[in-house]
Amino acid sequence: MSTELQPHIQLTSEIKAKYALLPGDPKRVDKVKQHLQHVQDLAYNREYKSILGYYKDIPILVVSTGIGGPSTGIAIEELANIGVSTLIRIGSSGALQDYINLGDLIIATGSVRDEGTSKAYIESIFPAIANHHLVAALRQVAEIQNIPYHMGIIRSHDSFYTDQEDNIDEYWSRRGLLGSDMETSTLFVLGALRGIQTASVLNVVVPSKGNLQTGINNLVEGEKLSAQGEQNQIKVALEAIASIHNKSK
Ligand SMILES: O=P(O)(O)O[C@H]1O[C@H](CO)[C@@H](O)[C@H]1O
Ligand SMILES: O=c1cc[nH]c(=O)[nH]1
Repeated sequence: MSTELQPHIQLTSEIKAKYALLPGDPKRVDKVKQHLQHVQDLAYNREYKSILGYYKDIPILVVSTGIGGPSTGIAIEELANIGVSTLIRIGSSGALQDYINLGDLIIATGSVRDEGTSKAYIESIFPAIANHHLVAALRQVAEIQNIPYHMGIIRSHDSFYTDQEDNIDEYWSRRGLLGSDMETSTLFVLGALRGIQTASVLNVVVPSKGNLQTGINNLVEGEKLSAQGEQNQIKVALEAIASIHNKSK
């Protein structure tokens, strides 16, 4: 473990937290505050905003990764350097299946590595899979709290606006993928290579093309569902950490 100040996240091992939640959006860091006690603002450098707080007396770091693999990869490496050993992404996602609604959670069991960062580390035959203990804990919390969720494979990608996005979504939807984001596969692969436990719980903020919700609900209703999903993903991730932590004692 390094005691040095990490150049991008601007944190040191003084923090002494084993667990971290990783939203992409720095604004989501603040949404976690109300779920924690004794919250301290730590740093805000580039896309990396961080706080430390306590959930059921367990120290929890929350650090935003920014958008995409490269900035996420840097966050993972620097968090590993300061001794963080469990990382749960709390991200947002587009749905790839019509039965998945706005605000539903997707617990990713694996992710298609359609991004460049993890390939800079290791060839694409290496799988991007979540830690099964964390997946089981996330699932159990969602079940107990009656939170709508789906579990399965997603796709992590590097582009948003190419001329092929609709075709690509259609291709992966037909193969049963649940949703898409831009960071999960980098997290899973780098976590495996660095000996860190990782998981990703995503809030659906964009419905799939054929989902009637787009027509039925107005924008305000959609935003309400996504905001509820964001609260739900935070609750599920924190409770899963508490469950893992108690089992490890
Ligand atoms: O809301 P976050 O966690 O950033 O996640 C999703 O939103 C961003 C794209 O709008 C990408 O980072 C994607 O993965
Ligand atoms: O469709 C979406 C929505 C959020 N994030 C993504 O990566 N894709």
